[in-house]
Amino acid sequence: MNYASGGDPATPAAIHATALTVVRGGRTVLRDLAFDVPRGQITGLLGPSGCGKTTLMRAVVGTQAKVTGTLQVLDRPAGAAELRSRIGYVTQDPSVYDDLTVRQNLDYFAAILDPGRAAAARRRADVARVIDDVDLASHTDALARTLSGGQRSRVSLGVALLGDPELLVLDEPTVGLDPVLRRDLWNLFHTIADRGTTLLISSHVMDEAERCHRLLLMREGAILADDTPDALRGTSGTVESAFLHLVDEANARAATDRQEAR
Ligand SMILES: Nc1ncnc2c1ncn2[C@@H]1O[C@H](COP(=O)(O)OP(=O)(O)OP(=O)(O)O)[C@@H](O)[C@H]1O
Repeated sequence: MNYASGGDPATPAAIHATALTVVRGGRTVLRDLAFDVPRGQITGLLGPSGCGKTTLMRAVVGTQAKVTGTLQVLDRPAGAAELRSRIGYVTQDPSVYDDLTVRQNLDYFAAILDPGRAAAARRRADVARVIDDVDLASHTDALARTLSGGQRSRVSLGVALLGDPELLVLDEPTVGLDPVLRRDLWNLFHTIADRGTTLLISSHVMDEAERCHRLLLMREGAILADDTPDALRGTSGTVESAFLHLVDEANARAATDRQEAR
């Protein structure tokens, strides 16, 4: 699958990081990262479990402590109060209330985002738009606990889409879904990106890399590559083989460094 890529060099990046370092539990889990996430595109954050994807996303949305270096998000420092309504974030354990219906869940979160009686009509329109976006019109009155895994994922995505954020940060949104649901969700991500929204999506499934405009490949708290899927595939054939090649190179470099340090 090929998607147009590159980003407009005249448009400032949605996310800009330099010397980004994060310490968790006394350990440096992100080390000296530098990267840009272009606007209006899907950037995939890929790497094995524990490499730091969630930590990086938490830093971007402003919920991570002990972040140093530069991290600009939508031209503001990450964590700035005014970014709250401009970013939609779906964690790995999405917060959907089982004892509420799809519409009640969305109404509840819409009221937190845009409170007050005066905003009631705007909230109603927003919830209706989101239900349509995530294709849940036939399930608006179903209790969340009765939904399938894919439908629940779409409710969480719907919550993140309330208020029409400029940046969507999705932590492994397709985990546990069957191939058809994964494809449908990726089609939805592309529809959202086509409207100009920036998406940062993590995954440890390499075949999802092919569905992104750009990729950040991570390993052990570092970025091994920041490029388009096409450029990464290069002569290696697949993004996965390119990734494995980069990992082997990084391991060889680390072994040489260790030997020289002795
Ligand atoms: N609350 C915490 N306190 C201390 N260290 C943590 C904490 N949460 C995560 N870590 C460590 O930070 C590192 C990065 O974890 P992170 O969850 O960001 O990785 P990940 O790539 O998102 O993994 P996964 O794909 O399994 O979700 C790991 O070594 C992990 O053990």
